This record gives sequence, C-alpha cells and structure tokens, in this order.
Amino acid sequence: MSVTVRVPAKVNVQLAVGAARPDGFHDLANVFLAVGLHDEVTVSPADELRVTCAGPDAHQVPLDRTNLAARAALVLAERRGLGEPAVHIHIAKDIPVAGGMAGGSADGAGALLACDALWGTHASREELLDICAELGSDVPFSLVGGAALGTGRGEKLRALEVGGSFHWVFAMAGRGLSTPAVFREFDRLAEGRDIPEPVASEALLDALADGDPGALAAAVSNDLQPAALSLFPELADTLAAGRAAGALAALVSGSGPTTAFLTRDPESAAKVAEGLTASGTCRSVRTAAGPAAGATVLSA
Ligand SMILES: C[C@](O)(CO)[C@H](O)COP(=O)(O)OP(=O)(O)OC[C@H]1O[C@@H](n2ccc(N)nc2=O)[C@H](O)[C@@H]1O
Ligand SMILES: Nc1ncnc2c1ncn2[C@@H]1O[C@H](COP(=O)(O)OP(=O)(O)OP(=O)(O)O)[C@@H](O)[C@H]1O
Repeated sequence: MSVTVRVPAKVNVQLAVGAARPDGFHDLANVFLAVGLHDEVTVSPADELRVTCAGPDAHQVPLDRTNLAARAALVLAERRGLGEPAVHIHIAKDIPVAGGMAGGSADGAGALLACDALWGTHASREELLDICAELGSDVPFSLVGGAALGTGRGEKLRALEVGGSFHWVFAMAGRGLSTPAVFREFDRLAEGRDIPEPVASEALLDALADGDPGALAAAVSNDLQPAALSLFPELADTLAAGRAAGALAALVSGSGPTTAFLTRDPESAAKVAEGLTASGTCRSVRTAAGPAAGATVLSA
C-alpha cells in the first residue's frame, strides 16, 4: 500500500519584508498564490527511512534526513511516539529547486499528509499546520494552497478570496539562490534605513478578489527583489525580456531566482513564454495558472 499526494508551487504576489527580528527571521506580509506546477510525493512502507527523487532538477535535491519530506516523516513519527519511520518517500519533482517557488516546502507538506494517511494518525488540521510551521515558513501555505496572506514569518495564514484564474509564465534560471543569503542581502541593503512594518496592500487584495489581472499587475511587489538582483544581476535581463514580450507585470518569485510574469489570458501567456524562450535569458520557461489547490491525496 502507498499514498501519493500532489502539492503545488507558489508565487508571492506581494512580499513585504520588515526588519530582522532577534531570532534572525523577518516579519512579513506575504501574499501567496498557489500555481499549477506540482510535485508528487509517494510514501510506502519500507525497511527504513529512504528518500528518492526523479525529475530534471533531481540531482540537486538532498536525499538524507535534511530533505524536508524526510523531516516531515520524522517529526510526525516523533510526535506520535512511533519510533523511527520505516518508509520510502519518492518525490516526482517538477517544481524548480532553490527557485523561490517553495519546492522543498511542497515536499514537506506532501510527505506529512501522505504519512498521516499511511499511518492512520488522523492529525487535526491544526496539528498538521503546526508541524508545517516547525518545518519552515512556507510549508503551511503548501498544505492549504489557494491564496493566503502569511504574517509573522509567513506561517500564520489567512485564506484570501480569489475571483478568477490568473495566467503566469515562469522563467527558470541557470542556477539557484539560497533563501537565507537573499534575506542577508536584504539586511545589508537596508543598513542605516528605517524599515516600515510590513502590511498587505488593499489594492492587491481587491485585485485578487476581483480576479482582475490588470489591477493585480499594478499592485504586485517584492521587497526581496533588489536583494535577489544584487546577487544575480542577469535576472534584470530576464525581467526586461518578459516585459518586452507583453507581460502585464514582471517580478522575482519570492527569494528568486525564478522570475514570474503575469499575463492577461492563456494566449498572451503563450506569447510571453515564446518571447522569453527566444530571448536566451533563462534556462527554461513554463506556464501555469493560479490559484491551485493545496496538498491533495491522489491515491491511497
Ligand atoms: C522567501 C519566501 O519563500 C517567501 O514566501 C519565504 O519567506 C522563505 O520561506 P522558507 O524557505 O520556508 O524559509 P525557512 O526555511 O523558514 O527559513 C530559511 C531562512 O530564510 C530566512 N527567513 C525566512 C523567512 C522569514 N520570514 N524571514 C527570514 O529571514 C532566515 O534566514 C531563515 O533561516
Ligand atoms: N524536498 C526538497 N526539495 C528540494 N530541495 C530541498 C528539499 N529538501 C531540502 N531541500 C534543500 O532546500 C534548498 C532550497 O530548496 P527549495 O527548492 O525549497 O528552494 P526554494 O523554492 O527557493 O524555497 P522557498 O521558495 O520556500 O524559499 C535546496 O537547495 C536543498 O538543499
């Protein structure tokens, strides 16, 4: 018997970042949108804990206990006094690795839901969200999907209303960026400046609720973008190429280096994808719509 869970990637349509906290994290106003790029996590009984991964970026994924999917199994087993988890976790990876699209977080949320189903632990939604928050700031959102405002370090979620589908193009970069390094660069660039409290933009929340891509394009923002561009200056060329190809808005996704392009409809998304591919400014290009559902059990 095995359990497979499908989990979406995310794009941050707003990422407002506050000053560094004493614990090293930053308070955020983080507006997440789940998009239709997915990993699938399959958990089956085995002699011991083992992780395998398949997909174009699989060689970059750690297969030891630092893998967020393995950590999810370890935390649930520990909390339930189940001892060493004896499971094989297989990740079919389609979300770019170290791309700012919460790929590792998706696998953590997916493995948690799969182990809960396989072991019959019947954790409540609250307990699952609590374990997700322990695994990482983005992991609770990977579980719930849709659209949500994340506050605190991004783990405290409020679901948001979305009035339609938004069509995106994502440009994958030739190398990854480390999330802590991008936050450190944010701190360095912010030195000597007053950092305001992060707040969600009302115009942005209205645009999401109205399903209005033009209004959303005018309101998107990412406070980590200058830091990501400082560490990876070539991303400016990708952003320019997407704008030139007709994107309504172009921004770095989360901590990057994946860049995200909002378009009006699937036809313009296809045109922007074509323009980006022809520009030679990125490794590969994908289109996806959001919102997408959160972690979902496919088969058990
Ligand atoms: C950039 C985003 O992807 C936007 O959604 C997230 O804020 C990052 O979420 P994540 O990858 O789940 O991050 P975590 O695993 O919780 O933290 C990794 C590192 O990122 C930095 N970090 C993360 C979240 C946050 N609110 N403030 C931070 O400063 C910290 O250096 C932390 O040690
Ligand atoms: N299941 C996993 N898949 C991918 N990376 C993982 C996984 N578990 C741990 N990692 C580690 O986490 C690092 C970040 O990978 P990930 O793909 O989650 O980045 P990200 O998409 O930029 O994250 P975020 O958007 O949440 O900041 C990787 O370089 C890898 O070392």
